[in-house]
Amino acid sequence: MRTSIATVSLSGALTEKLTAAARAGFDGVEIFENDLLASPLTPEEVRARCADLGLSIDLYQPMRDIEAVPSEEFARNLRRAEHKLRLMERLGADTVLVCSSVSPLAEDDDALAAFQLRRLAELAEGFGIRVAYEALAWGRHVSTYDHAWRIVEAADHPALGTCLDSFHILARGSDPKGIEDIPGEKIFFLQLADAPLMAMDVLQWSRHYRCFPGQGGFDVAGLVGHVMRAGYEGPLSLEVFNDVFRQAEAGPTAVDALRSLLVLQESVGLTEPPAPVVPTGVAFAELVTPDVEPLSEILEALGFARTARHRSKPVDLWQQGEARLLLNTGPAARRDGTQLAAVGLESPDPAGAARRAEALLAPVLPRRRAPEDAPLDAVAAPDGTELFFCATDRPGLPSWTGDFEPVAHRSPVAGGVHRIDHLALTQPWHQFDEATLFHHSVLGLGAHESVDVADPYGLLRSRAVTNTDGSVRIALGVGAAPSADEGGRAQHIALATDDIVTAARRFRDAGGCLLSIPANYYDDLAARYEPADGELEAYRELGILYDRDADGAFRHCYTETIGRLFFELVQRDAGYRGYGAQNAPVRLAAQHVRRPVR
Ligand SMILES: O=C(O)c1ccc(O)c(O)c1
Ligand SMILES: [Mg+2]
Repeated sequence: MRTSIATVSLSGALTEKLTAAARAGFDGVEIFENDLLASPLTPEEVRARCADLGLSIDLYQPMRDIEAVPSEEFARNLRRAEHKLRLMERLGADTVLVCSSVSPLAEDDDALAAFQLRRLAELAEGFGIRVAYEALAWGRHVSTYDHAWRIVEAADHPALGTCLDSFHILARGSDPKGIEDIPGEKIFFLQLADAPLMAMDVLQWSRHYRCFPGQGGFDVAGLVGHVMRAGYEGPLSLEVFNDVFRQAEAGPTAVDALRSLLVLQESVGLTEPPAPVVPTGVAFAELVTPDVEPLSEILEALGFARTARHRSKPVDLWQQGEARLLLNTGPAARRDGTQLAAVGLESPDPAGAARRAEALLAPVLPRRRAPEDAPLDAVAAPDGTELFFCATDRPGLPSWTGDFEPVAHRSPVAGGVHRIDHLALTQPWHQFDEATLFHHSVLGLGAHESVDVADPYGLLRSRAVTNTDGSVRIALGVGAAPSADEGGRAQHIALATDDIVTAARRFRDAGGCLLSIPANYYDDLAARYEPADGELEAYRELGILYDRDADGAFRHCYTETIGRLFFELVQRDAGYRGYGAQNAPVRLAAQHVRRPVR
């Protein structure tokens, strides 16, 4: 189906919005009146710009407070409408949105509303323009889609139809099934938006918290299914009022927006992009660092051994069990400082995973980073993290391990860490919803509930995306921290151990610094749980935190932060599903203090 986006959904001046929509690949736009009024371009110039960009103008909006008013007022409204219809003629837009009145002058009189909307439609018809009547969820007398449709039906004019907006319908809790009773050709327009489920005033909810389909809690796909069955043939158009997107760059927002429509069309069976290929494990995490010493000291203390070196580049493989870390000291490291730059995901079908990613607008990276490297399929996540789809040491497929030459090393220590439990990837503040949708739709990972945790200087939001057996767990986080080297903005790698007390003690004895946790935390822990003899003392000594859910316990502790990176040691009972969010405020506070235990 044709795709469209309301200019209000994107930041910037009108021309920036149009350019972003066109570059992302939208077919058309809804032009919001304020964007036009604020533009130095004449309506003819806007029309020409859209034509040059290959965009149709699918809707002009909104016309407000038109219907069900006393006749003198309606005469004034018609004059106002005529002015707009002339403007639309110059713009070359053939559909105008009229939203249900919020005016104190409006009367609770459907017959009057129908009569006046018919008069408006007659006027619009003379300009070759159609009127699409939309129920605002907070409309004075008309606030539901079925009510708006009854009025349109009663008005009975070919130039008058209805506009459905998923937000207004789903925020009111209306049953969207009734949409199927509306003849498809009378649905003049379909606006789509999702929103997080919140108990708040519906106008505020709509104007500040809408998001793209798949990013909130509404069943937008279910609603679209009803609209399709009604026989609607117009565009799928996004209309998202959102405080974050208003401030974010228009280009990436437009790509995120179009991705949401691609996924939506797939979920209602309108398109069939390459199927998701769910990753089955973490092959490696690649760290870049300008200064290899401090990081290698930490890795050694954690029990890792440097087992191989890249044939042609300054990249070392450090390994312990199934936990593999690449340490890259190349040019990127000197540019960006110490951070997590890439993740290798074990994939049952690396090429298929890349095709899916490309179809959903993920930037595809060159398959070989150097001519002599094994060809690896890779894409960039929204935050720039490179994702490699790997087939580690599997016959018949290129393996990244072939680029490495073994080096002599001591044998790995027993009882250390054995795999990567999870990766915590901090997202740019304006890309959190985008990141969730990306990891869910592109990688086929399941998104868990979002949790808010208190940071001494703000709030951190975190949302895990995982595969079903938990062999891939990524905790996406967002939050402001006062400086880049503190917990809030750093990424971390959580390493799984079967015995955290031994692993932590050995790390510390080998010279590693563990994050110190205040005594108050342990006093509280003693009151909440019944620790075994000596358990609490060991946790207190080593800065180990404890959490439990119905199915098991979680014990974890943290290393110091280097650049934008730190490590977590994790002992997870098989049933425990979380990430110790309960303890995160204590951890974040401790990271701001940064008093390591030697
Ligand atoms: O918030 C509003 O006023 C508004 C305007 C036009 C729309 O299409 C809409 O859904 C909401
Ligand atoms: Mg709307």
